[in-house]
Amino acid sequence: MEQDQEKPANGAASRHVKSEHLAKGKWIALNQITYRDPTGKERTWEAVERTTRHSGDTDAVAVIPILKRMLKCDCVILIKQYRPPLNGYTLEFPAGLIDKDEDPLECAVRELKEETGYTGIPKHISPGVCLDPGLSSSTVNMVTVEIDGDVEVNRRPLPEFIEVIPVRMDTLLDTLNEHAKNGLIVHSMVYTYAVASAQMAKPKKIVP
Ligand SMILES: Nc1ncnc2c1ncn2[C@H]1C[C@H](O)[C@@H](COP(=O)(O)OP(=O)(O)O)O1
Repeated sequence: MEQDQEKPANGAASRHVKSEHLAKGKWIALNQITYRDPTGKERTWEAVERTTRHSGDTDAVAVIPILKRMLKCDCVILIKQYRPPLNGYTLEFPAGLIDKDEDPLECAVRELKEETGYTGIPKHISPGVCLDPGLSSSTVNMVTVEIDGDVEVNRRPLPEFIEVIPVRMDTLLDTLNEHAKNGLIVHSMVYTYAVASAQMAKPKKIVP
């Protein structure tokens, strides 16, 4: 049976024909995909695939960690890390690959703890969402995790070697623009989140 989501508005459908490895490493593979476009013409596409996917259709989780403290402005917890593909430092949500047989919610709590030292409670999970669909099949579950900053376990969080950057929600967009000016590459998820938050805070103004 054909999948509805493959069908464009005019009723024609694209369909997968075959996929071949052009190259395969330990972590990722480069595939050449053959597909048929809605006119019936056969075309090819080069795509990156993670070799580490265990089951289901999701490779990883990305965590939206919200730090809540009494009488303080809410913060979103970001991490700064060196990313070899960019040869640069990025500002991202904590994230990580889902282990074999691991529940995505457990993975989110684990990755948050490992990368930032914070212990939190998951409040929302997205379906598998894509990251860069013209380039790769990689998908993530986005998990919103609330952190109670007033409990003992979260008072002095000990992160791994990654730099943890708490950013006030009410100045998130300005702060990201400042970091970008200073050479950090901001992840598009984080930037989108900041634009949406700013838009909601000032509904009648055009942002930025
Ligand atoms: N393309 C790649 N090349 C080399 N190592 C990779 C890789 N993708 C993942 N890894 C390794 C490095 C990390 O120690 C480990 C976990 O990666 P991860 O869970 O995706 O975390 P992160 O998203 O923070 O990189 O997997």
